[in-house]
Amino acid sequence: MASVPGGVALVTAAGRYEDGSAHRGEDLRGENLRGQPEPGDESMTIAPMPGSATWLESNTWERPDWTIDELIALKRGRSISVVLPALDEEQTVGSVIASIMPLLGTLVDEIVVVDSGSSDATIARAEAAGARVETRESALPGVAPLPGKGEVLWRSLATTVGDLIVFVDSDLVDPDPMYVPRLVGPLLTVPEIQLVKGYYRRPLVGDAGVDPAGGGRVTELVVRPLVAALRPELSGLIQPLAGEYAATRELLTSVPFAAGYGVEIGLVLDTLSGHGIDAIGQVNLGCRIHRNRPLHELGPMARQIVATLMGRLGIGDSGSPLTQFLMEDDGHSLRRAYPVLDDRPPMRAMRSVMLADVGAP
Ligand SMILES: O=c1ccn([C@@H]2O[C@H](COP(=O)(O)OP(=O)(O)O[C@H]3O[C@H](CO)[C@@H](O)[C@H](O)[C@H]3O)[C@@H](O)[C@H]2O)c(=O)[nH]1
Ligand SMILES: O=C(O)[C@H](O)COP(=O)(O)O
Repeated sequence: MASVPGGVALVTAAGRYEDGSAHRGEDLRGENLRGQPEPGDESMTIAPMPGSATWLESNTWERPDWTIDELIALKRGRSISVVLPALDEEQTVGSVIASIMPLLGTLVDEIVVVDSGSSDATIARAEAAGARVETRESALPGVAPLPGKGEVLWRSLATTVGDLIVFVDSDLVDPDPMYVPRLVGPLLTVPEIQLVKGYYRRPLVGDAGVDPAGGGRVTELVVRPLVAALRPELSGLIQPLAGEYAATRELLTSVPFAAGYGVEIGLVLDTLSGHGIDAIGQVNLGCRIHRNRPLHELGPMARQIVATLMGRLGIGDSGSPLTQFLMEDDGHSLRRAYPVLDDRPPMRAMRSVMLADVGAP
């Protein structure tokens, strides 16, 4: 058994924990994973899993303690862009920018909001908070925009200059100013690492109150079980869908970008297949609160993620929609959510794609 920094108690046999007792769901999100593990705590040990126990030990930063000054010194000529994708986030985008703005000109070289077609005051609030704002059109002129989050992250590569790029969702509530510094720490210190995912405790805020660790419903109920089944070497990745992550431009411009909400799982799987698990790191960001969507909005998100995941693993997806039965007072209405199976090409290849489109030799 190996001691791990995250204090993760993991299941090793179907329906059973390592000690032979039956599953009890709450144990999988035990306090010591989310809080500060006590040295010597029995639950700080896991049975080795194929290819991942060592990774979990070496590539997880449970207590990142770099100072901003240390990280600035570690940049050594590299520049850092922070990108916030935003669709109708007028309530929160300003405070997310404000949490990062003090780093501008030192650790961070640019903060760019890429708007995804907002119809509210997102753009005005983002500009007022001091960020540069790009629309999908201005970020990459001449290429007709598609809807969805993957599209704006992909376009952000065309309008930013950083050697390292940090993505941060713009629906965060009261984000910790250390998110960005912690995310770049592994990239600045370990040459092999190309992608760093944040992880955190995720409260779920609903009408019934706050469930302190009830968030991440798609992550816990769809993605991590599928990863366990199909790519077990990634089972130690705590938040594969995290919207807060950092990567090298080199990596991001070399891979295709999946549509919509498929973008995160696509990037994780492409990094694994192209560079191996040692190119991925994860860092503890503490706690993360965001706008929790209702279940009927998460179904289409999950459908897209399943399509992208299956595509990346070479498993044919029917392309069929998720049929949702939306309950109403006197019955239900029907809604179909289609996944998008096509990716955007690696940004590195775009120049030749655009030249071919205009018939250039
Ligand atoms: O068409 C869209 C949809 C969303 N967003 C922005 O993307 C971010 C995340 O979107 P959200 O709908 O809040 O996703 P979550 O419910 O938070 O979903 C989780 O899982 C998704 C799928 O992996 C990730 O994209 C998210 O970052 C992650 O937090 C927010 O800033 C949105 O404004 C866009 O820019 N365009
Ligand atoms: O990351 C996820 O699993 C989805 O965004 C849902 O998150 P939530 O349950 O915290 O709203």
